Amino acid sequence: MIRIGIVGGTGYTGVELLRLLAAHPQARIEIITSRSEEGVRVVDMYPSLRGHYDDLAFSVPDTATLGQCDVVFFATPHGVAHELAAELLATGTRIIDLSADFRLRDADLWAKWYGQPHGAPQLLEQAVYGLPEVNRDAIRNARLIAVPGCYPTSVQLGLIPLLEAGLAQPGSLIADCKSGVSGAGRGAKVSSLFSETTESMKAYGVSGHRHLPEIVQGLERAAGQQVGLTFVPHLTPMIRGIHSTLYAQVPDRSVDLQQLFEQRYADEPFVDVMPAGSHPETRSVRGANMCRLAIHRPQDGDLVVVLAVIDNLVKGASGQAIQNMNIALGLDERLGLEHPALMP
Ligand SMILES: NC(=O)C1=CN([C@@H]2O[C@H](COP(=O)(O)OP(=O)(O)OC[C@H]3O[C@@H](n4cnc5c(N)ncnc54)[C@H](OP(=O)(O)O)[C@@H]3O)[C@@H](O)[C@H]2O)C=CC1
Ligand SMILES: CC(=O)N[C@@H](CCC(=O)OP(=O)(O)O)C(=O)O
Repeated sequence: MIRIGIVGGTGYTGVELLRLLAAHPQARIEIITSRSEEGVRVVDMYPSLRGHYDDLAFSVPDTATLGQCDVVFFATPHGVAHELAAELLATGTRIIDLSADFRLRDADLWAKWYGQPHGAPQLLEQAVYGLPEVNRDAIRNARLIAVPGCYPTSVQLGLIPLLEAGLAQPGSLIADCKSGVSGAGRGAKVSSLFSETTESMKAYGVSGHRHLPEIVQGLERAAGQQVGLTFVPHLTPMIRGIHSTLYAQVPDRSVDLQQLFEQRYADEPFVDVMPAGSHPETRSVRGANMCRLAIHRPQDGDLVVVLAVIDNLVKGASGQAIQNMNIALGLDERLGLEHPALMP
């Protein structure tokens, strides 16, 4: 059995890790932390988990006990993994970080977008960006994995085939993305209140969202050159889900884009290229570790529209984190992640 620790177990990605790991045949949760809920039983806070973790209680983070785990997930706000990672890695524990602490290769760029100095720049060299569809070889045997952000997962999976093939004009990409409210986390904020988010929708971060440099970093890697991206996130009145509408100029009309995408993701268990003309819905991935894509050429011109949907808490966070764990430990990548989406 894999001995697992979770730092930040009371948040949405933490409880989603618990839900998914309950179906993982080789996972055993040894430690789950919360500073505010110390001593509280997990099933008393989350009755949905009764029968699965009846003996597990929250404890305060402690590197000595976490260091006895094979794998520690960080489901914490930015900066927490910076503080604890070096000590844990020294004990031989693998770290899978759901926060943005190790996603950007450049510590100065991280400091600029996250508004504080990078707390562990010496670890960036060994950190691996955990998008399996582009980085599977590096994830195998990685000891420090940075799980991609939710928007960056959907945007990269939707645009990478066009950029890798050199088909999209790299300077004029657009990502118009909509997220459910759980993307903002479980912490109490006026902007997340029911009465602030229901029956309404808004863009935010238009002049600069912290996922922009992460997405650009991944797209530039795929394109092998600089890219220009306009990224506009929106908050929508649903709990889970991200819907990304991606626009690219593709002047070469001779290429069968449906076939290009199908071939690019033919061996990917968690990317579904839907039939031509499809309109994937966020509910088709709700609760599932899946990204569904559809490719459209709406007019006679150069424009291509790619639609990408994920569940922000699963393929956009905790499911992708478990997918990374499976790959890093040499397990079947699909373990614990094969259940279909919830319907309706
Ligand atoms: N929500 C989403 O859809 C996604 C989230 N992420 C990222 O995953 C991470 C977790 O997100 P989410 O679950 O939404 O966050 P939440 O705000 O819902 O939960 C945060 C958790 O971290 C703990 N925590 C907070 N501060 C500290 C600290 N200083 N030291 C130790 N533990 C701490 C909290 O418990 P306590 O304070 O009791 O210790 C809580 O359990 C974030 O970095 C987020 O950006 C990534 C992709 C998608
Ligand atoms: C709806 C909403 O608020 N979404 C969050 C992004 C989700 C997230 O937590 O991503 P990171 O791990 O990169 O922080 C936001 O825009 O800040």
